[in-house]
Amino acid sequence: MKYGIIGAGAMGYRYGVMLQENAGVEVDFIDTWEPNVEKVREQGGVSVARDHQNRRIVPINIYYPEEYSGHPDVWIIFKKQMQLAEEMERDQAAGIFHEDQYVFSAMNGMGHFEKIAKYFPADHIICGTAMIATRLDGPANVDFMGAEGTEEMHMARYTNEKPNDVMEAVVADFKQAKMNPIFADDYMGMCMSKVVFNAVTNTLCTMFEMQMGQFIEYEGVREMARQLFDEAYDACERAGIYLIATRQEQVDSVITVSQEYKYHYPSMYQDFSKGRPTEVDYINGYIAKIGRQHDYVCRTHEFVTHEVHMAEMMRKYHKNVENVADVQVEPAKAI
Ligand SMILES: NC(=O)C1=CN([C@@H]2O[C@H](COP(=O)(O)OP(=O)(O)OC[C@H]3O[C@@H](n4cnc5c(N)ncnc54)[C@H](OP(=O)(O)O)[C@@H]3O)[C@@H](O)[C@H]2O)C=CC1
Ligand SMILES: CC(C)(CO)C(=O)C(=O)O
Repeated sequence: MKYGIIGAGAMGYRYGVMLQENAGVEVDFIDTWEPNVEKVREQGGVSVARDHQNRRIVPINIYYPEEYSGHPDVWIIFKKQMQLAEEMERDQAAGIFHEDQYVFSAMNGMGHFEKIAKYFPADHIICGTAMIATRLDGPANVDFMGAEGTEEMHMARYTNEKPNDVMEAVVADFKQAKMNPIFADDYMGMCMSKVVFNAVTNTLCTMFEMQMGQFIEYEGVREMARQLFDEAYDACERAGIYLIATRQEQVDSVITVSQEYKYHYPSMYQDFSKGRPTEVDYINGYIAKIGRQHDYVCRTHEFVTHEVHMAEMMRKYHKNVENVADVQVEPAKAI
């Protein structure tokens, strides 16, 4: 199978490079972030390290959508939730989508499959989740976190049908690429299992500017996680969504995954620290929305969503400041 990666960022590079190198399949990358595309062209590829070691240049094919005339069998989409609608519109206008193509995405949060479904038939959409940590430290500069073999991901069809030949072929390529795919039969339960995980790790690590290893140093972490999971599970159950892991397994995996990726700042922090908006509305905010729709108020998730937005707002006061306590500023306006 030939793959086209839409979004040559942290995860796009992770999937594309591992498919290209380990599965030996053809991969093209599409990106709209100019410094990234230009840097790949200037240095002859993307600079890749694993856990800060063995940094090397991996030659890749990269294109702006308007330049692209290739025809991959499967698109792999990894954009931030906030960027997706605009990206799909630009790709469609550039004429790069074709009727026979399939599409896979393992973005965090929820809302992306509905956007993708505007351009692809439901039975050509493969949903995924990725418990795989990757840092984009700058244009064309990526760091695969975790030892080789620790990658873990899930896949299900958007229609919840059994895998067909195309999906079997994608699963085989992902296995060969060492992404360790596991098949699930209900996409919503599978995706929400990852959303509720990110609603704990990404959100708390971001607010407190922590690596995952620092996060689990706090003795109350299991209790905090349990409170957020309980609320999320209660909301999902009222909505008829059944997750693929139990509440206790989720609490345990917060600890084990954070041990594995102890130096990783979750992807939400990578946006936060660079002054960009975060995906919190698609993670904790999405859980809270499901709750409200089913007459259940997720008080902690609603509060935490506000807290992340408040932390985003506060970044303007902290910019280039060594000691936050020294800052003297007038609030923008009294409320
Ligand atoms: N990273 C991870 O470990 C994981 C991420 N995910 C999910 O995958 C999806 C894609 O995420 P991910 O691959 O992390 O995101 P990306 O690495 O693609 O996000 C980077 C985007 O941010 C913008 N950007 C601007 N300046 C910089 C800079 N200096 N450094 C880095 N980025 C910059 C660029 O877009 P622009 O110029 O348009 O602003 C770029 O395309 C998300 O839904 C995420 O939650 C899922 C599992 C793990
Ligand atoms: C790696 C992981 C699982 C950490 O929560 C993630 O999804 C992210 O960084 O966004």
